[in-house]
Amino acid sequence: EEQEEDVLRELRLFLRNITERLSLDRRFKAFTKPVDIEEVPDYLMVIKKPMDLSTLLTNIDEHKYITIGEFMADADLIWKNALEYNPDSDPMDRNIRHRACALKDTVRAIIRDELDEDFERVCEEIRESR
Ligand SMILES: CC(=O)c1nc(NC(=O)[C@H]2CNCCN2)sc1-c1cc(O)cc(O)c1
Repeated sequence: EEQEEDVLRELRLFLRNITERLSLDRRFKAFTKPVDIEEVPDYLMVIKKPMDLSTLLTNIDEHKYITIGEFMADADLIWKNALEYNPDSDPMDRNIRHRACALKDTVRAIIRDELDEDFERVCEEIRESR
């Protein structure tokens, strides 16, 4: 009902705010757009579920996420994919891995500091009711 739509609208605003703040952070530039297959032609052979910050925003606008947990699962794909695709001692690999770990920690710190657990519980009740 209307109250549920109010809650989900507030969730989308919260998720857009997080995603836009991450997109502005220069450390995460490599994660802002889908990986360019011309640049890394073997990427889709290694990474089965690509994800990036612009795709997160599109998903939010398409009402894909009803809980924080669903958003986190896709946000986690970004840094997990980067660790998987960059396992070597190559300086480029190490650089991307550092940024991936920074992304992981930054998302978790924002959620811990800024998400009200009662709000998340209401979102999970809406998810269970559908
Ligand atoms: C996002 C990501 O995981 C990524 N990984 C890369 N790794 C490499 O190039 C390593 C792989 N091992 C051998 C030495 N090269 S480049 C790259 C990337 C960075 C961008 O700014 C845009 C983009 O589309 C992709």
